[in-house]
Amino acid sequence: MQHRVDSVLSELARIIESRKGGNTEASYVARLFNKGEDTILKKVGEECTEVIIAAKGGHPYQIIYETADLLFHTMIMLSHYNLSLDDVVRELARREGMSGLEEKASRNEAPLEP
Ligand SMILES: N=c1c2ncn([C@@H]3O[C@H](COP(=O)(O)OP(=O)(O)OP(=O)(O)O)[C@@H](O)[C@H]3O)c2ncn1[C@@H]1O[C@H](COP(=O)(O)O)[C@@H](O)[C@H]1O
Repeated sequence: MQHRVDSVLSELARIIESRKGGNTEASYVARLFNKGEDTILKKVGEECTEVIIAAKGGHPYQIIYETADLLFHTMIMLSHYNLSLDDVVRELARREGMSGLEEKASRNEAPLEP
C-alpha cells in the first residue's frame, strides 16, 4: 500500500513537472501553469471548499473524489513555487513524535524557515 502511494504520487509529480511550458491545448496541467499563480490558487481554494461540502454530505466516495482533486491541485500549486510533496513530507517527518501542542508553542519561537 505504502509503495503504491509513493509510486502514484511520484509519477503524478513527474507528469506535473513535465507539463510546465507544455501544450495548453492538450493538457489541463499545462493550461493551469500557463494561466498562472492566481488561477492555481483559486483552484486550490475551490477544491478545499468542495472537500468540506463532500465531507458534510457524508458520502465516502465523494470525500475521496474531492480530496483527490484537492491533492492534485495542491501538487500543482507546490510545483508552481518549485516545491514538492517531498518538501511537505520532510516537514511532517521533522514534526514526528512532537506533540501538536508543543509544536504549536514552538511556532511562536522559531521563524518559518527550514
Ligand atoms: N489527477 C488528475 C486530475 N484530477 C482532476 N483533474 C482535472 O481537474 C479539473 C477539476 O476541476 P473541477 O472539478 O473544478 O471541474 P471544472 O469545473 O471542470 O474545472 P474548471 O473548468 O473550473 O477548471 C477537471 O478538469 C479534472 O479533469 C485532473 N487532471 C489531470 N490529472 C492527472 O494529471 C495528468 C496530466 O493531465 P493533463 O495535463 O491534462 O494531461 C493526468 O494524466 C492525470 O494523471
